Amino acid sequence: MQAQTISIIVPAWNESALLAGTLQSIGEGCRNLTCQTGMRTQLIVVDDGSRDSTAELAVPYADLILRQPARRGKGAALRLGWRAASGEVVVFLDADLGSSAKHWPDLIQPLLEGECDMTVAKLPQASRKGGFGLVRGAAARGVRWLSGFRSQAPLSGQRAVRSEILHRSRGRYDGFGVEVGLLIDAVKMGYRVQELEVPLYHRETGRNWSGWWHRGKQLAAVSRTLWACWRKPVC
Ligand SMILES: O=c1ccn([C@@H]2O[C@H](COP(=O)(O)OP(=O)(O)O[C@H]3O[C@H](CO)[C@@H](O)[C@H](O)[C@H]3O)[C@@H](O)[C@H]2O)c(=O)[nH]1
Ligand SMILES: O=C(O)[C@H](O)COP(=O)(O)O
Repeated sequence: MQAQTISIIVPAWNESALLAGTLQSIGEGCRNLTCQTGMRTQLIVVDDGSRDSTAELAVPYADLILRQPARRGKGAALRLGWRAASGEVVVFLDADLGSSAKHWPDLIQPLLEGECDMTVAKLPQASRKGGFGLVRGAAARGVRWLSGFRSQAPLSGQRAVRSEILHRSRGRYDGFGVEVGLLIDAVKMGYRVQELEVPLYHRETGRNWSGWWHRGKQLAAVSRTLWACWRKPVC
């Protein structure tokens, strides 16, 4: 596909520890891409009601900073971001990727070469033990049941998407259900989705109380999204 501008959206909630490093590395990827292809990039940071210095830290790096007055969750943050985006391709990247974020252009190559309409990054094996695969497994089964697509990384938030998919899917999914909903909608609307290995690393959720609480919220959001996709399919 032909694309002149790539919009990158980074949702961030209390990410002062890792945000600057992530944005700096995204910028490195942007410069490489512009040098090689002449394409423009637009970096949008959505501060999801942070109580720390997240928004201030984004100032030197972002083309646009959007602020939610209070925390509304990842789905709402992405929605706010893509509605302001001008690119034909939108890339979603989490705020905690650190220096690995420079590899984000890997995600757009298959789109530019016309091989697919949406890519999802499969991250390398985690360095420490995380969960037991319950949320990921439930999400993968739900995606397969509702769309027929066999996903290995249904929760991965690192993606590149043709912007028309976002407009047609209408950003109707909230919280941590956004990835699963977008994947199901894209496949059901006939778009081609490719999962590919990209050397991106993120903060891993541990086996402790806050980790289990986090996974509980993920599971609840994924379940709500699967229910919504079943009750009101996109097409
Ligand atoms: O209320 C929130 C919570 C998180 N975030 C941001 O969303 C991103 C992902 O959040 P994180 O807590 O790092 O999620 P993970 O535990 O890493 O969750 C995995 O699974 C999620 C779906 O369940 C995906 O959104 C993530 O991309 C994927 O890495 C980060 O940039 C956060 O700052 C918000 O903007 N608002
Ligand atoms: O750590 C993770 O990958 C997510 O929090 C999901 O956890 P789980 O799929 O291992 O339950």
